[in-house]
Amino acid sequence: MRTPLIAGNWKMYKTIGEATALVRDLLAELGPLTDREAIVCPPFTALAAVAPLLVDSPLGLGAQNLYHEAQGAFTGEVSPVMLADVGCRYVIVGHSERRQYFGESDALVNRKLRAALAHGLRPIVCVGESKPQRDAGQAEPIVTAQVRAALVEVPPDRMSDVVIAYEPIWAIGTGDTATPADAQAMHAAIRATLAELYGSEIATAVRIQYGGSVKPDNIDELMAQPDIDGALVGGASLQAASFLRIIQYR
Ligand SMILES: O=C(CO)COP(=O)(O)O
Repeated sequence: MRTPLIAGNWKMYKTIGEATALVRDLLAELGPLTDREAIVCPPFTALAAVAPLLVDSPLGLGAQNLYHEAQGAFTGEVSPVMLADVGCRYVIVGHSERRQYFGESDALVNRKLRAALAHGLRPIVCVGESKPQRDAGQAEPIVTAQVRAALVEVPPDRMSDVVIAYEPIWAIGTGDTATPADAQAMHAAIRATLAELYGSEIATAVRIQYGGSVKPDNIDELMAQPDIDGALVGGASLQAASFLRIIQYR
């Protein structure tokens, strides 16, 4: 069975002091997690401060981005070796904000995903369509093509470390969540694509998160869908109360 993964993507929010305060507030309320996993993805500058607080805690640590080389003259970039060194287990790859504002192509997303795997990190690879693409009836072919492109040359035996996050761009930060039925339909299409690529056994085991205006008041019905295996949460992960309620979905 798939263990659902709830991840907080803090984006470019939280100083070191704010990040450690939020983690302390989360840990103060969070009991042991048995049937689900939860992680926070602070900005790079807060990772080293947050990491020691999470040791032996129910919360895991992820980063929001990486560069695909282990080291080198790449001013301003952060490598998978450095992320593993600071204590990250997960890393978000190919978020739509990176594709949109920083020009990340499918090919670059694929290189980053493979670099994460090569250094023992679990990539959370984001896919999703824009509003015009959905309105044109192109959502499914676009999203499944992103999945295929992200997984080029990823061997079957590495797929247990890969998480896919379906984040429709029009739902991010807008309060406009996909309906549970629409999200489920896309998750099923993604899983069917995984089955074509890797067979049904592997496809059944891969976790597919939903992201885009996930809130305390919609998490329960999203998580009730058979192919939704967690959430990638932006705004609602920035306050302890709302993120705790999302982690504690029923
Ligand atoms: O982009 C997201 C998570 O990666 C979603 O952001 P919001 O939850 O703020 O819509």
